[in-house]
Amino acid sequence: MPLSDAVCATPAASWRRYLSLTKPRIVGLMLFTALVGMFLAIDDSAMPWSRILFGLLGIGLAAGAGAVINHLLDAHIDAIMERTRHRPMPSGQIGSTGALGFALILAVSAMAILTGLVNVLTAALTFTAMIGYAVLYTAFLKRSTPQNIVWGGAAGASPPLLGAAAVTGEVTLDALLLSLIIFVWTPPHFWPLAIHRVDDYRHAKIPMLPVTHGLHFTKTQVLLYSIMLMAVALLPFVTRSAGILYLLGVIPLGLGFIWHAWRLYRGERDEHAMVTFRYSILYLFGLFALLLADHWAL
Ligand code: HEM
Ligand SMILES: CC(C)=CCC/C(C)=C/CC/C(C)=C/COP(=O)(O)OP(=O)(O)O
Repeated sequence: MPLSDAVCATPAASWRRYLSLTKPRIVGLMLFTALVGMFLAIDDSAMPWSRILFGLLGIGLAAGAGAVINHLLDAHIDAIMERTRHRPMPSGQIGSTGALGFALILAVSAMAILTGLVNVLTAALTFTAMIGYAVLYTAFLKRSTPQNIVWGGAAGASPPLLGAAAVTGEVTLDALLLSLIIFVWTPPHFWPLAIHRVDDYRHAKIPMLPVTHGLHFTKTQVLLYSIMLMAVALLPFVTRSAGILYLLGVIPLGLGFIWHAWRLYRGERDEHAMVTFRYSILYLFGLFALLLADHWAL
């Protein structure tokens, strides 16, 4: 670590480093999907604002805690990979004690808020998702199987379910459908990035699909998942939890994903991988924005 960094970090710079451990942009999109899960689960005439606000706060803090633990457990792996070696832990800007303390503060606050101000069901489900990501995915699946992100994706897919549970006190079928969409979206979201960063993962000895099964096989999987995603994304319309506006938007959005996956599949080289990765984020944001627009337009 450069000495100047250790000694001279201003409180604002230090705070920003801690914030970056929580993966704020990823958690931000998760909270948007939780919010949509909430709005779709309730009758608009009776907005439970307190459960909405405290639900989002609790889910956000728990997801942030999971991300901090992920940084803590992965610091030695992150140090090997080009994409992650500048992160605060591998670069020595934040130590294990600081990260552990920060994760504990976030996790305990999350559980106190959810148990005390939302409901026990949401607290229990959120706790399961946090442990699923921070421990099950990070410490075990990520290091042992190329299907790591398929099963690890269940934690990241949970926010709509958690959001609906926060406002209704129940696990609803409609919310499960929204989580299913994110579950199917996760592999074609992540594998293009893994293709682009295959050397990183190989050096770090992480068995991501392109490392274990090669680029062609992974591209085929991305294409197949993008087709499956198209079908699963139609389900909210089929079950009548979303209307025609959603349908008209989600079809071009899904065709766009298939188009990018097809171009990645056909490409001789992998320059289309990061385009597909970036599109996946736009896709998920667009799909949930459409659900909301459709809900309010009715
Ligand atoms: C197991 C499941 C997932 C895996 C393995 C995964 C993996 C990744 C990776 C490796 C990155 C690059 C991060 C970086 O360069 O720092 C990323 C970025 C991103 N992911 Fe995921 N992701 C998953 C689930 C999700 C979910 C569920 C969401 C949202 C609902 C999400 C939203 C995002 C966003 C918004 C970015 C861009 C972040 C930025 O630009 O800083 N991801 N993901
Ligand atoms: C309570 C709740 C909703 C929990 C969800 C927690 C959460 C933040 C999940 C995100 C999934 C994700 C970004 C995985 C990437 O980790 P990675 O280690 O493969 O990626 P990296 O190499 O960029 O660190």
